[in-house]
Amino acid sequence: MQILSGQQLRALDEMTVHEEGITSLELMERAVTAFTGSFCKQFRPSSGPILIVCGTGNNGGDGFATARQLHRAGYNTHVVAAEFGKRSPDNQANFNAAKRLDFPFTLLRAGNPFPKPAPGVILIDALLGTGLSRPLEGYWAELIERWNETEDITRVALDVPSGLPADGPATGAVFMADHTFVLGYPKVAIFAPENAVYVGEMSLVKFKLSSVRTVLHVGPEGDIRPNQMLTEGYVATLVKKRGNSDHKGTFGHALLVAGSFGKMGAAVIAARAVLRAGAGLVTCHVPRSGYEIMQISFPEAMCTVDAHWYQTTGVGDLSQYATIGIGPGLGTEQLTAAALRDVLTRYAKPLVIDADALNLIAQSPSLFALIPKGSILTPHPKEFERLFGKTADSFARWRVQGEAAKRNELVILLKTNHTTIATPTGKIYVNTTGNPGMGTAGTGDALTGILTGLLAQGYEPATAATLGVYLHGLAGDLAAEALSQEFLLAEDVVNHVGAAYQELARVRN
Ligand SMILES: NC(=O)C1=CN([C@@H]2O[C@H](COP(=O)(O)OP(=O)(O)OC[C@H]3O[C@@H](n4cnc5c(N)ncnc54)[C@H](O)[C@@H]3O)[C@@H](O)[C@H]2O)[C@H](O)CC1
Ligand SMILES: [K+]
Repeated sequence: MQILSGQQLRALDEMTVHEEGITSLELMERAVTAFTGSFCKQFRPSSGPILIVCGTGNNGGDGFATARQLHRAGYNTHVVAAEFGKRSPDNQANFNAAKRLDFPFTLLRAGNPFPKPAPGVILIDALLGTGLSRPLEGYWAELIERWNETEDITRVALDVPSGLPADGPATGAVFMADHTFVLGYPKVAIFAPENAVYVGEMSLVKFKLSSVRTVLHVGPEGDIRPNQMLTEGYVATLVKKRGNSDHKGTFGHALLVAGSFGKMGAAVIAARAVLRAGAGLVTCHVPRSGYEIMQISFPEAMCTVDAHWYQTTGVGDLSQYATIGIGPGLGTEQLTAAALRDVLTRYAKPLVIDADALNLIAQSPSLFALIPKGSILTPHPKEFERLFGKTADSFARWRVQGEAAKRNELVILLKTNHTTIATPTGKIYVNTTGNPGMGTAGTGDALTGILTGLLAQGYEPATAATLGVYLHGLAGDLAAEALSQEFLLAEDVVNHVGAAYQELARVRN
């Protein structure tokens, strides 16, 4: 699903009004009806009294309309109308309609005593939406901050948490929502890791709008930011069907170059993930000390053994492998750097580069130019910084990520709570699966294995990366559901890749 900028969202509203011949007030009612439909599934009238704080723009207009609809649906509703500017026409219309109804309605001006939500209140923030034009200041910033500190209430943001710009970094006070109901299309700021604390749990509220294609040209040329949100429906279409006559040769033979003395676990986890993702065969190149560990831990893998006892110093013939995964637990010794240089020089097909292989490239930047086109790089933020330098915030980092992917014709991941996947064609996908339970040793190695397993099966690199990242997060979600986030080990994630495939198959059929 497309991620739209604030400007594109405004254009889409106008296009919808124009194409359907409806008024903007009717569109607002449509958006709010979809929102309350979604809200009422999660919060019942018995969940607690509702306090809706409404601003003077269309986000506030949505708030007044929400109050009217929730009141009619039997919710105990109270409205606070913040008066900090001139009301938009649709705001005024819904303000008037709400005022006529029989529920508490308070006007709030700067300087008034701060309203204090009682314990148990569900506070709906409709103060500011995508029309934010400057940071929140003074009285209104303090109001938001007080509410952020209030305990025993549930904070719900309508469309975006107030104070959070749709397309850039936040600089002032921002409402800290437990739950954000995003209207229509996702906005990019929601996915910045530094904004997770404001957004809370996210629900996307869908309603009928014109085709997004009509507004994709809107906005500055060369705007580099995440532009696609991965959905289950889309990812499910990426999975290849298997034929009855397919065999292990069809599904590819992957080479995994991983592990060193004391870090053989990374190689074992990654090797398992290669086969669990569906590759036909995996060979692991390991140092001598890792040979028995590998064979005993994972008998399904074949091994080639390095001349060195503790680390990888040279990999033999590469011609038989459909792809290579290199990096987990590899170590950063100079002899290993030479082995990496040799692999990158001799191998021409896309491969997966992770962990210590990325650190080695950061240490010897001349290695970067040797990476075969179409390869998948999987840095986490620290590795990303070592490779591409420091950036001020997620927005700057996404730009660097997107530019590097395009310029070097690589698929570059940035592993965060919303992993982004930048492709050579300028698309930047945001992942929506995964959970904090996956912040445990070895889950990155599992991802490398999954991606290698998908490349081995002949998936195009961008497809392997989007499917692999989604599948890995989904497996983690299913594992956490079954076992709890606290309990989760990387091997649980790998063991749930099957259930994740089954869920994708269910969605597709
Ligand atoms: N298709 C949809 O998703 C629909 C979404 N809708 C809602 O409309 C808002 C956007 O409305 P807009 O009027 O453009 O902006 P806001 O309500 O966010 O407020 C703008 C208003 O506030 C002033 N302002 C801006 N920044 C500040 C500030 N820091 N301090 C004080 N005042 C500020 C600005 O000057 C304007 O007057 C979107 O989020 C959805 O909620 C529609 O309902 C239609 C369908
Ligand atoms: K809001």
